[in-house]
Amino acid sequence: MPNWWDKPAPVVIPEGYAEFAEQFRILQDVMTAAAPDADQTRTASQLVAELIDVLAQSATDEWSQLSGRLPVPGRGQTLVPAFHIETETETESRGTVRFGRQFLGGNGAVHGGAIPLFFDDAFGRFANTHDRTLARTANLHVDYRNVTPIDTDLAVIVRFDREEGRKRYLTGEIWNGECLCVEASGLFVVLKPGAA
Ligand SMILES: CCCCCCCC/C=C\CCCCCCCC(=O)SCCNC(=O)CCNC(=O)[C@H](O)C(C)(C)COP(=O)(O)OP(=O)(O)OC[C@H]1O[C@@H](n2cnc3c(N)ncnc32)[C@H](O)[C@@H]1OP(=O)(O)O
Repeated sequence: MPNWWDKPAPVVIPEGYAEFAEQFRILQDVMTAAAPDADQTRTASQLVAELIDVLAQSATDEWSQLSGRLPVPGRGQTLVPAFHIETETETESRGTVRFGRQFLGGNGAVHGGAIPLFFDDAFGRFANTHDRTLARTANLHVDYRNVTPIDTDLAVIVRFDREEGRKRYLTGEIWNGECLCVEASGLFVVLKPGAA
């Protein structure tokens, strides 16, 4: 079976794909924020059915899909809020995230489940790049220090703290200006030889 860490399939990201992935995020935000009437619901439903038909024409397996690939901003993984990285060293990554309306928990606050999702992806990416061997999330801890607002550009810091044998420890924060919203930490364990 191929794997994408030591034998990445040679995918070509077509022109416009990153923009399409971004539009798809916007679609999910707009859908969440809408209160369509029956006519609008019917029209939207027909258009989505057409979209499904077009995309289904290029259905492929995990190893050839474009979603999830590192070269696409936000990895084209539209389930996960996109981490826009601005600076990165081997041990620290800084950038921004903006949780759109689709990630609303209630009363303007980001859903509590979206935040560990974001950190699992941001930590997972960092734990598995910079020539590091494959590691999976063993645990993830999240402290919700203050409400994380939707539709706001938030600062993110992710750190590769240390490595002890097969264990990799990562930490991270989300800031809204001077306000610390979230602190997170995760343990990633390097897979044993032969483990998938
Ligand atoms: C997915 C990989 C992606 C690859 C990407 C390639 C490049 C692309 C780049 C970027 C994109 C990536 C973005 C997405 C990434 C998302 C990542 C995920 O969400 S992964 C899915 C969720 N996680 C699981 O499904 C794990 C399920 N669990 C397991 O498979 C095992 O439990 C595993 C591998 C975590 C550990 O099992 P053992 O048998 O290998 O390890 P043992 O020998 O038991 O433990 C080793 C050490 O770790 C500690 N340990 C293990 N689990 C622990 C835990 N839960 N808490 C504390 N310590 C733990 C143990 O106490 C031991 O420590 P002592 O060496 O004795 O000091």
